[in-house]
Amino acid sequence: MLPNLAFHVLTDREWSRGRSMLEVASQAIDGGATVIQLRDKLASTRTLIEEGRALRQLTRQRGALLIVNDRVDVALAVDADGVHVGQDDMPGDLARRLLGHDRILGISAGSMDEAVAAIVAGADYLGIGPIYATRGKADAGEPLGLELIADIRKRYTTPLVAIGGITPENAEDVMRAGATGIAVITAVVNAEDISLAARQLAHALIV
Ligand SMILES: Cc1ncc(COP(=O)(O)OP(=O)(O)O)c(N)n1
Ligand SMILES: Cc1ncsc1CCOP(=O)(O)O
Ligand SMILES: [Mg+2]
Repeated sequence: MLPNLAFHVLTDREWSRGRSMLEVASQAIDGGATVIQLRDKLASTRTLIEEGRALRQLTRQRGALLIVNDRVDVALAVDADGVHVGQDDMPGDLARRLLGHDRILGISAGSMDEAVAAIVAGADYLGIGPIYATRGKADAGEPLGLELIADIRKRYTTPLVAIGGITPENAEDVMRAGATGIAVITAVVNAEDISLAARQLAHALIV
């Protein structure tokens, strides 16, 4: 089995080929996903909470972690394991204060300065990306490549989760550069066979 933070799958209605969020998450866990991140930019707060409750039940039954994207309030409301915030979301130190120390705080970083600030704010892991060109986030910016991961890894032990354009073909390179794990949308959510796609990624993580 992969370590806890090794393999994040982010939900995305738009890329799911009409399949339900629960079905996508369940098959992703079948294939080896260790974290499901509830990411639904279009949902109302009420819908997010319904999705979060359903995913909470699934992830508990199946031994996966549940992280909520962007929304500390929703993470607390559905008793998620944690929250992921980016540079335009609630500042990391405030998120940490609201979450307490028993839940996981992930913070995005796209530079060494952002990484240091996130670590100081109390991040349990950093989301580093986009590593490669991505279809999953329209405003993700230019690909960073692997250098930032390697540079942060030389200085800090904080777990690093690589995101953006990760596939079974490049996942091994990402891990060798010093990542602790990966996060994906399209490579799993958009796959015809979700559990097979997840299994192929999970396999590439064992380096
Ligand atoms: C694991 C992980 N890393 C990075 C992100 C991106 O967060 P953010 O920059 O806030 O962008 P959105 O996902 O909110 O569009 C993430 N979600 N997860
Ligand atoms: C949410 C996010 N943050 C940086 S890239 C990205 C999207 C990742 O999607 P994909 O795995 O399909 O490239
Ligand atoms: Mg965000």
